[in-house]
Amino acid sequence: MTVADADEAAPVPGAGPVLSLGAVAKRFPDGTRALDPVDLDVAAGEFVSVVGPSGCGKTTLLRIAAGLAEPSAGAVAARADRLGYVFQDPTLLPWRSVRTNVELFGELRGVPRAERRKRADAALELVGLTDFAGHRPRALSGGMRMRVSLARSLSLRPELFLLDEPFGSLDEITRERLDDDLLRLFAAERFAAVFVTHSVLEAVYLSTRVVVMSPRPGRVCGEFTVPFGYPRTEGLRYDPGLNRIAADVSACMRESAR
Ligand SMILES: Nc1ncnc2c1ncn2[C@@H]1O[C@H](COP(=O)(O)OP(=O)(O)OP(=O)(O)O)[C@@H](O)[C@H]1O
Repeated sequence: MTVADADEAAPVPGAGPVLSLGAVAKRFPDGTRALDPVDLDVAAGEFVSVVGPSGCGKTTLLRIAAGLAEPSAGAVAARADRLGYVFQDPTLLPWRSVRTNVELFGELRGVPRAERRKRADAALELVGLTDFAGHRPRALSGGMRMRVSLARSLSLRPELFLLDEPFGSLDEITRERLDDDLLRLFAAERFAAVFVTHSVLEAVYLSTRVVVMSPRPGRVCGEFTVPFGYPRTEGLRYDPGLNRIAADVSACMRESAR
């Protein structure tokens, strides 16, 4: 089952990028220069990861892409009516059930109740939490809460999915499991994705392209195409070709930090 209905307007391949950042820069009112001009285009069906040292402006870039923050200079164009944003923390409402947490965004957008529930149940099925729909968040593990957060954004049927280091606080096994879940969701829904992470291997494993940012003020200092198709499965983590790309990405990050 997918969350998206066939009759919904999907991004048309070849009709230009879903997200286009042109010379986007950010200086905060206190004078902090977070971003030097950054150009980034993301096409339909692309999964782009952004890696870079702490404080280089990755979250700032994502917030600008989502329209949650204004750039000081440059232009942002998002050709996506439906945008999903997953934060570093799951940010669930503790008094609501898993299902009604997933329904929240639809509720805020005025989606009728029956439709909301249908979408929430489809999203919960996709993330493997159907049996927990009636539970409160406190009864779930950290990884399960993050899955609820993913489902909440998926229920909006995002054409553009922005994820800010969603699995950073989880243990390695849980993170790997959620990476595989995310790959499955990407294969099923084919949204355009921008994924911020500190893990180079995670970035390469998930993405069609990895963008490396310099230390603050962040700018793009390297881009790497990952020439592996989807679906991707666990074994690819140990593929020498994939690990060579990861080594090149790490070298680029080290070089830019000198
Ligand atoms: N509202 C703000 N006012 C002033 N400075 C800010 C503000 N928000 C962020 N910054 C600064 O901008 C820089 C970039 O922050 P940002 O959170 O985008 O970095 P990041 O790459 O996502 O970091 P991390 O990887 O640690 O999450 C940092 O130096 C941060 O302190």
